[in-house]
Amino acid sequence: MILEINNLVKRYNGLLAVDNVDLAVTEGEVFGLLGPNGAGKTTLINAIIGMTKTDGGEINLFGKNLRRSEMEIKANIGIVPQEIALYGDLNALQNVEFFGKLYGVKGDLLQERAKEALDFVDLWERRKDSPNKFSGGMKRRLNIACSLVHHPKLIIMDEPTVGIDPQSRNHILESVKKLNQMGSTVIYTSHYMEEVEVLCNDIAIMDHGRIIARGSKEELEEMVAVEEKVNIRLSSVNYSLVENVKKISGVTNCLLEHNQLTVFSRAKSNNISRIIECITQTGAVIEAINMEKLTLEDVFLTLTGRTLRN
Ligand SMILES: Nc1ncnc2c1ncn2[C@@H]1O[C@H](COP(=O)(O)OP(=O)(O)OP(=O)(O)O)[C@@H](O)[C@H]1O
Repeated sequence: MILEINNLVKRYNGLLAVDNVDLAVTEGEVFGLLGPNGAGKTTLINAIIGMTKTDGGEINLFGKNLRRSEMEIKANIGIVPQEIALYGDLNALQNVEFFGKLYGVKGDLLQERAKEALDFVDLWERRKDSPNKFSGGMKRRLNIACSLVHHPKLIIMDEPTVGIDPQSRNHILESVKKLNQMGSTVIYTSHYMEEVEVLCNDIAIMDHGRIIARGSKEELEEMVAVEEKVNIRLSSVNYSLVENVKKISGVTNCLLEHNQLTVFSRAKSNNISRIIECITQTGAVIEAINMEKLTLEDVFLTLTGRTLRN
């Protein structure tokens, strides 16, 4: 495990921002921490990087206790904070070099790493410009370059795509994939479920300071998937059809309204070919089939009773 958290608690006055969180992240993963505004994601991240004093529990990174080995641990983490942290009076290259020096990278190695990091985020050509001249997305990319210059084992990104243009957003998502392919473990927080869906093999859903669900996208969907729904538009309708479809294994209900047939089945019934066969046997022609797939939004809605963006 690259990260292990036990019974972590963080209070702000009376508010439990992190409520007895247990969490373990495996090396080599892109781990997604998904939750709405105020769920406690940033507080948890700040605790992991030693930026906030906690009220209970234990954090181990790279097999070492954060309190006892803080400096050594921090040297192996790259952090892309939610608030952009750059110096406007330094140019892009100098910013990356500044962060490199903070982590003890020096001399020729620093120059080599700074170029590599700026190339990685496609900003080498703009190295002499001040970040004050950059768009929000470019600033964010420069922040990512600053977090990579010391080749950290673990990269933590706290909502890195909030408020930026779609092109920079895609660039950042691609960068996360590339970093992972190159061997880095990434912890990625977001309240955009589409991002977590495409990036992460391992996802935790956080709400009101607690981890309320954990697993792969498929596992999370399975937690709430009791039914699948298929909508089938037909050219003509034979009323015996509904009764025949209801007899198919896995089918829990079948409704016909005008020429629209809606079939509900237990999850993973794999009976779609049987349903199609049954329809075509009655002589009806299928004009369109629409299988409604569950999304992480459905999972979140089922578990918390509200949508992610509320
Ligand atoms: N410095 C602070 N003082 C008091 N309360 C705080 C402080 N920082 C966060 N909180 C509260 O703790 C809770 C968790 O906030 P946190 O910023 O960790 O959530 P989040 O999931 O990161 O939200 P967002 O997606 O908006 O960044 C919220 O209720 C927030 O108001």
